[in-house]
Formats: sequence, structure tokens, C-alpha cells
Amino acid sequence: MTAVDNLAGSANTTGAASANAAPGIRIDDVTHTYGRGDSSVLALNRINLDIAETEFHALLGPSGCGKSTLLYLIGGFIPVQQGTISTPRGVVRQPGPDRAIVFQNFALFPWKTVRENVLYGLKKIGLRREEAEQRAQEFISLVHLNGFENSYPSQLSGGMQQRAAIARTLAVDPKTLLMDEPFGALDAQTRRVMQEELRAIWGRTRKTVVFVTHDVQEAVFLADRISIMSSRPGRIEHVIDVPLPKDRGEEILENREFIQLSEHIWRLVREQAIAATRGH
Ligand SMILES: Nc1ncnc2c1ncn2[C@@H]1O[C@H](COP(=O)(O)OP(=O)(O)OP(=O)(O)O)[C@@H](O)[C@H]1O
Repeated sequence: MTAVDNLAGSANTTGAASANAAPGIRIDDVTHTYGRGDSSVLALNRINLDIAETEFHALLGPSGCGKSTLLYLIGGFIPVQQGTISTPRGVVRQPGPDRAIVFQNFALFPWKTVRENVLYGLKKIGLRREEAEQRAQEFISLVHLNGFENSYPSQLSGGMQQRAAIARTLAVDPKTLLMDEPFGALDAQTRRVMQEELRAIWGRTRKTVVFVTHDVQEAVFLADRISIMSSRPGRIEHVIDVPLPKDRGEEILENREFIQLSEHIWRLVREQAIAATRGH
């Protein structure tokens, strides 16, 4: 059995988060303020949200509503000031190997090859050279980068670089994958392919994914549930189930339910975006 197979769990058929699913992330009354005094910015206001262990959860909302802030708090990259965030490993107080983040700008080491980039994280978690090499190759294959192991990031397209970044992140087997607009810098066609690949990879690895995006279609295509946040200070205004089949390909874009749900969510997001431009 490979490391990739090892991660695989049984899939449900609808992709919807089930009410009795094991908890993955619990966000309990979290408020976050940047700075102090007159120049302080209330970024998040009393966020409550439970995300199941095998759920793909998207965060949508107007620019500046605090999506990235919430993601970084879950990751432990900024300290929780008020409220609590917990995972099965306990209360989040700092970054941990159970939570990994993928950024929009790929964040690969430019001086390392694809293989070396993937190996980097594996060495950090203490895998022996041989095991690390084998695992790196498995995850390079998972993201279809065979043949590019010895290429440097500058020799790859944006989509390939992001696949390498995803391989590097998945290879260390975090329980939770935090993704901050990871496809934002890609052209529309590559973005579509990456969405399909990510959804397929998620189907095999069954991690908790929290995915920040501005793109309603992307959220509906990828997620089991979608949180729509208000304009700043960010609150969770709506949490919406996405009752689409687990396996989603291009054909889902023609699915009536997909279209109707996307339109419904677009209207909800638009309300928040209009409120943001009016400054409340
Ligand atoms: N380090 C910081 N210091 C002060 N204010 C900050 C800091 N980081 C974010 N903010 C403010 O907090 C609010 C939320 O920012 P955040 O980046 O979380 O929003 P976002 O929804 O991810 O935005 P976008 O969609 O534009 O990326 C914004 O008003 C932002 O200006």
C-alpha cells in the first residue's frame, strides 16, 4: 500500500457534510482585532463554525471581510485573541504539522527542483531518505508531474507550480489543508483543470479542507458546504450545503442544481459586497 492509498477513506455519495460526521475544526465565538486604539481594525466578529473531519469547506465573502484572517487563525499563524479554535489534537495555539497552508503564489523554493521541494517537508518531519524519496515520488505522480521531478519552478507553468506546491503540502499528510485562493493566479482553463484535480485528490485523501475564494462557481464546484461571510467585521451570515454528487467533472457545470445553487449563492454574496461598498 502506498502513502497515497493509506490516506484514502471511504467516500460518501453526495459529498454533503453529514450531521453526525466527526468534528475536524470547531470555531467557537472567535473575534479578531488588528492593532490597538484609534487605528485598530475589527476584522472578525464572533465567528462560530464547525467543519467536519472529511469536509471540503469554502469561505466566500467580500474583499477584506476576514477570510484570510480566519484561515491563519485556524492554522495557528496568528494567535487567537478571543474565543477558541480546536481540532481533534486540541486547542489551536500555534502552527502544527496537522494543519498545512497553500497560498496563491505557490510558495516553492525557486532554487530547489520539484523533487527537492517535496522532499524538504518530508525531511523536516524526520523521514529517512529512502522513505522520503518514495513518498515524494508518489505525491509527484498524484499531481501528474512525472517527468518534471528535476525541473526548477521557473521552468514550470503556473498550474504546474501550484500542483508541485500541493504535492509538497499533501506529502507531509496534514489532517487539515488550508487553501488561500490557491488558484487565483491561474488562467481560467488551468484553474478549471486544477479544480477538478483538487476535488479528485480530496476524494482520495479525505482531508478537512478550508478553501478561501472569491469565485462562487469555484466554491460550488469544490465544496460540501459554503460559508458566506458579511462585509467587515466578518461574521458568518449563511452556511449552505452543496448537495451535488461526490465525483464532479466538467459536466456538473451544466447540472441544473449546480446552476441554481450558484445563482442563489451569487445573490447572497452580492448583498454582502454591496454592503461592503456602502461601508456597513
Ligand atoms: N496585519 C494586519 N494589520 C492590520 N489590518 C489587517 C492586517 N491584516 C488584515 N487586516 C485587515 O483586516 C481585514 C480582513 O483582512 P483579510 O485579509 O483577512 O480579508 P480577506 O477577506 O481575506 O480579504 P481579500 O478577499 O481581499 O483577500 C481587512 O480590513 C484588512 O485590511
